[in-house]
Amino acid sequence: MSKPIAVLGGGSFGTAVANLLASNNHPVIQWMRDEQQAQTMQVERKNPKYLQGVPLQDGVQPTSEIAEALACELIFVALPSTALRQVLTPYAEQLAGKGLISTTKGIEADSFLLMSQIIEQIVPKARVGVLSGPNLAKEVAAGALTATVIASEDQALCQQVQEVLHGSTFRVYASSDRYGVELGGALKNVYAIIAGMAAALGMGENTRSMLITRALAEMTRFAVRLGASPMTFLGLAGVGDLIVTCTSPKSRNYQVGYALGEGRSLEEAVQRLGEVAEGVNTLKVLKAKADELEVYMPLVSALHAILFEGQTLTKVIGSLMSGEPKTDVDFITVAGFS
Ligand SMILES: NC(=O)C1=CN([C@@H]2O[C@H](COP(=O)(O)OP(=O)(O)OC[C@H]3O[C@@H](n4cnc5c(N)ncnc54)[C@H](O)[C@@H]3O)[C@@H](O)[C@H]2O)C=CC1
Ligand SMILES: O=C(CO)COP(=O)(O)O
Repeated sequence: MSKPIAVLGGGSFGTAVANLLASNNHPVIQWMRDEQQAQTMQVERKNPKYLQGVPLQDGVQPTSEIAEALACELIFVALPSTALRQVLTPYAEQLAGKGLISTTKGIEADSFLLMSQIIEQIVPKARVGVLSGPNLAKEVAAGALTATVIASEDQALCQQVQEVLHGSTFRVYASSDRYGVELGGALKNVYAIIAGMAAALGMGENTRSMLITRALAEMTRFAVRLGASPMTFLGLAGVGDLIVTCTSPKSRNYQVGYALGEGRSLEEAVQRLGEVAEGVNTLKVLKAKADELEVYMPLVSALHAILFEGQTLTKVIGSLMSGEPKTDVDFITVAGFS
């Protein structure tokens, strides 16, 4: 019997990852803060609140006792970005030397730290990795053929994650650009909100294609400015995740955008969702960072103007379309990769 692997988080992605690991015959300890939820999952062998209709694999042991999970050597972290620091900080000492893989796609407000950077800060001796890619939890859990990226400077850790997760429906590619892979996963959520809005407004396929392509230019320009490799954005964790999130009504960020496009307020859109939509917080910190670094991000500025500066959609769309003429693929040459 192989050693147990832990998953922190009782939401849809935590459960999808726990099931994947268990279907590869690894015993899994899935921690969640809610004792009642852990009991329900243990008895009913499903997670009706976050992943309806998906049976829990036999090897998954839900628990609300975090000590059991933290005893594992390999730990996947699938918590909302607002909770990760608070959950891990009290256990810094016992996490030293462990493999900690973040699946969380967000950015911390104020510090602009990505989740694996927060883990590194809390547990400097941890082996840190990031799992990111076009991985809608519902589809992963339903066994749809899916690929993802494990990114870490620690090649042995990448290999270990490939071994434990790789299966007949799930393929894991490796990358050493942890920062780029993680940034891609966080940034695309913002554009998914815009894509959902455009869909609700009845805009067509030309619009969606323009949006995705210009979003890729914008996020790559920003990421390269911060030191990521532009090549990462041509991969699964860049354009791959951007496509799935900007085209699928299963994406929670897309759903928030759709509700906004239907005329709902941001508060109402988020409340109706009842799940994590990381893009809303990411938008705020991203806009501030882009302004500070003077990176041109017209789509981010446009969404920020609509959501937080009281500007009308009509006015914002008008100014986006009447911006000065630009060159098509400029972001790689601008960054010095010509
Ligand atoms: N759902 C998806 O398709 C994917 C999600 N992700 C990322 O995974 C992360 C987690 O997302 P989901 O599992 O989808 O969220 P979810 O909304 O399905 O579940 C969130 C879970 O976190 C728990 N939680 C909230 N605050 C907490 C706290 N302070 N302490 C402990 N637990 C807390 C909730 O009780 C719930 O169990 C997000 O950053 C998301 O971007 C990544 C890939 C795919
Ligand atoms: O990251 C995801 C797919 O790769 C999930 O996106 P949402 O959080 O918008 O559902």
